[in-house]
Amino acid sequence: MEIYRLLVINPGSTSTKIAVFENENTIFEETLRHSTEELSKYEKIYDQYEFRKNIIVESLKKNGIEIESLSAVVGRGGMLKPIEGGTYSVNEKMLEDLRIGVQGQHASNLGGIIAHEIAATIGKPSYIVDPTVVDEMEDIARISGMADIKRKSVVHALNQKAIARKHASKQEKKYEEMNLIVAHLGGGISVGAHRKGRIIDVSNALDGEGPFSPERSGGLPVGDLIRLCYSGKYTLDEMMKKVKGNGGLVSYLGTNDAREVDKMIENGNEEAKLVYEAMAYQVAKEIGSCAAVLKGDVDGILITGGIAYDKMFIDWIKDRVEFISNVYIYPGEDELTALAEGGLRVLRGEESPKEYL
Ligand SMILES: Nc1ncnc2c1ncn2[C@@H]1O[C@H](COP(=O)(O)OP(=O)(O)O)[C@@H](O)[C@H]1O
Ligand SMILES: CCCC(=O)OP(=O)(O)O
Repeated sequence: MEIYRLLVINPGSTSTKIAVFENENTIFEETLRHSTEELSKYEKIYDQYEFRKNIIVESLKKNGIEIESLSAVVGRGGMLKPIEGGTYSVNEKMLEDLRIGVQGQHASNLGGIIAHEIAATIGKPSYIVDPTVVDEMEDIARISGMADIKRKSVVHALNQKAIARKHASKQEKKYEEMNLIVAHLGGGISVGAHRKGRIIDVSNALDGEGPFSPERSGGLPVGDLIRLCYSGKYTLDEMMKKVKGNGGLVSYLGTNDAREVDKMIENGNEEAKLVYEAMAYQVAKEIGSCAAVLKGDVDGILITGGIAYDKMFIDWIKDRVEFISNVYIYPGEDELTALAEGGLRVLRGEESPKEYL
């Protein structure tokens, strides 16, 4: 059997996760965490390109992984135009749209760009898999309530689908046969209603919908937001940063690290407890919304992402949603494996890579 060696790269809002796979086996994995201060130096996501690429290359060197030994590089796909799920070859059009961030600014925009840059130095292919803009929303979910504005699907698609498939397989069922609610709790939070293998509605993780998150505001009272925008106190860029980057836990407590918040609570900080519990409360409310989308026919509620390691936080959510369906916890994420599997399917010829147009 041919052995393929893949480098997979997952830039998130609070971390850059990388791994090297030999076929399905991980031979190296590292999570490089980034503090709010470290990232606040950079005005735009693209400005982080050199920083994130260099730490990846250094980490590979330090761990004795030769770039020349790779068969392909796979990156997490970012804020491209809305597209169907799958593995895509990185092409010029994609690179252009990732640099601009045609649907928004997020660290995942760097996944395809860095994958391409590293792969090109050794003449090997680069891919992205199930980007954050996978769009399976139903038309009814696209209506916002203001004719000028359309709701969009911005979701941790890679991990939500990987976890939903893993769960279905544990239940000896197919993902396509189940109705699931998946809450991904990372630097950003998305809660998706999965009906028979499709994410038919989701709280936009990036653009001010749904629960607040470690670094995002989530949905806000609209009137007050508009008045703040026109108060003359803030520029457009500053307002955007208040919603994404400096929102959520960062706004109230000055950190994007939930473990730091846990320490504050342990040390008796009542404000930290109130804010952190409010984040769980908002996640629970969004799960309730998804239950309505699925008309109460819910086979399970799956909670995943970094904060799913935190039992206190999970217990707060469970307390409010267990009446809907059983709650299953999948801490961390399966994104690196999902990226490798997407790349392997193409390298083995089981699937043709899709072309981004
Ligand atoms: N063991 C843990 N307990 C509580 N929170 C955690 C734990 N591990 C990670 N987190 C939190 O999860 C968040 C990041 O989630 P993750 O899914 O890794 O992020 P990203 O969105 O950057 O990929 C951070 O706030 C981090 O502090
Ligand atoms: C769905 C947008 C991507 C996102 O929010 O990812 P992070 O939580 O890794 O920042």
